[in-house]
Amino acid sequence: MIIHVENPVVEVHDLTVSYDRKPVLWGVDLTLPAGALVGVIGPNGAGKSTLVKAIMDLLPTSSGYVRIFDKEIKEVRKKISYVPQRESVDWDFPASAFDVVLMGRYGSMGLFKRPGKADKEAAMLALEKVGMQSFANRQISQLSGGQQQRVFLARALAQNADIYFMDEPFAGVDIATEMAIIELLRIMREQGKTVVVVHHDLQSAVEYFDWIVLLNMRLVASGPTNQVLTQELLEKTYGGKLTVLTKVGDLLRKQEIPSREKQVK
Ligand SMILES: Nc1ncnc2c1ncn2[C@@H]1O[C@H](COP(=O)(O)OP(=O)(O)OP(=O)(O)O)[C@@H](O)[C@H]1O
Repeated sequence: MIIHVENPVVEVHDLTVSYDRKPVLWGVDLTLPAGALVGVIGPNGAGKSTLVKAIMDLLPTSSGYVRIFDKEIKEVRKKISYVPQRESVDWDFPASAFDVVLMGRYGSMGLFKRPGKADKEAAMLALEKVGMQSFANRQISQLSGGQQQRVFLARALAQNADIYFMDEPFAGVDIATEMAIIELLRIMREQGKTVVVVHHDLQSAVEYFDWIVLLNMRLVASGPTNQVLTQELLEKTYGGKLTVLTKVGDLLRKQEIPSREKQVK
């Protein structure tokens, strides 16, 4: 079940990505609506991170193309923010939390410019939004995993993009941090931003996302959450690991998920 939207913010056409000539994503074709929280869901090795990196043009593709705001990514890079997996970053790099967040401003500063007062204020405000202002001068190597994740999020906020791609932002954070992050993502949605999140947990996906992309090397489904998270489509994606699927089915049946379709423009 693949639902396409009119005036999508992200369009992926027949995208195939290979590592060492071995395809890990096959012929993915999808469109994403503006102003939605989108979850990219699938089992380990399904190609979720690969999809996000390929959309960001961080990987060579074997075929297909991507358009964002109906443009090539290099034309709209400033409008896009990418938060990679926390583990993929060298946290020993000598920088303070504030420095890292300030780096989020570089795209809007222009070449050879030094950060000005407005950039520094934006960086501090972003740290405040994630509750990390008191850690501004702390070296990033001396932060906990959850605090590092918050700093990363602050850097993305400081960038003030229109579309955010986040690879597993909830990995290794406690429930309070997860709630704080999801609250921020909802505020971003209210501001009309689109946030695409690679996510593992099916049960919270029901609650968090308006739109779900189900992936397992091929695109299984893309559409509004309550149409995509069906027993049949989940089995197709996960190959029938029934305990988790039944729990999600129960949640859906109990209507614990508010329909957010109407919020999707
Ligand atoms: N740099 C690489 N070189 C070779 N193979 C890779 C590389 N990165 C990923 N792969 C392979 O591509 C496939 C998809 O990986 P990817 O990281 O996109 O999956 P994922 O759905 O994000 O997985 P997870 O949920 O485990 O993070 C996997 O089989 C993985 O082993």
